[in-house]
Amino acid sequence: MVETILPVELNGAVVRKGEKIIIGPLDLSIGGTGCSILIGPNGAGKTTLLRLLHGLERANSGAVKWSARKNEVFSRQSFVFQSPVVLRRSGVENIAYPLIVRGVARKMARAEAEKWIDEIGLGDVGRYDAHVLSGGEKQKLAMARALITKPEVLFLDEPTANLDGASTLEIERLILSARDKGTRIIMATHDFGQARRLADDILFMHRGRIHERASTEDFFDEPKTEEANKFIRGDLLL
Ligand SMILES: Nc1ncnc2c1ncn2[C@@H]1O[C@H](COP(=O)(O)OP(=O)(O)OP(=O)(O)O)[C@@H](O)[C@H]1O
Repeated sequence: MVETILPVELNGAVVRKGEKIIIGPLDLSIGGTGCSILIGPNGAGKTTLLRLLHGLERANSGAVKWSARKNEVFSRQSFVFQSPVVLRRSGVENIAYPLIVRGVARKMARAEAEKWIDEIGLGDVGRYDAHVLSGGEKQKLAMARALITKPEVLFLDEPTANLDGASTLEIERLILSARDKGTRIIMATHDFGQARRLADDILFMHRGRIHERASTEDFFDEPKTEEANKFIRGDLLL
């Protein structure tokens, strides 16, 4: 097993749907530690870039290169979607699932999942069918399921878009705690406040390209491109 699956690099990567270029060509390297946040207007290509890095999309041209073999890369990263995906089973079993898939004995996997039920504050509700949970509870469940394998990289696609302030803060606490334990976070959000709270660096996307990459402070205080300036000011970006 290699020590790290990072950095991940894009070399001239393009994703097309039919004739339309959705993202690219993109050159990008993500390594090290911390939290990188993708921001940009609707349709900029944030979700597609996250999916490409995670392996849910293929590059039509160019390349995505990780620093490890495919199987290792896949088993050492997790993805949390905007709308939580919940399996038709109890909360505990939902959280235990990735460990069971990786061959951990069911009893041990369940014991580990029970700890996560406490960590995310679900209590007894976590023993019920996960479909009865509220949106915020489902997203916390999805976070615990993503984190139970101690992933080296965690992709998050607008994980708090449908949540209220209290649930958002709880999800952000889980993200920061994972980051502090060494998980590399790569996340898309529309929420500037959240980007300021969580990001070490910002990747600003517009029309399928990365227009700017900068530290959070530099990006919000002194954006370099006219597009980023407009976006931060709240002007329409067409
Ligand atoms: N399978 C597909 N077929 C055709 N077009 C697609 C497909 N997937 C994505 N697109 C288009 O690619 C563009 C980028 O979509 P993507 O979801 O990556 O953007 P986004 O920045 O995440 O947007 P949002 O902020 O609205 O979630 C959009 O115009 C979308 O309609």
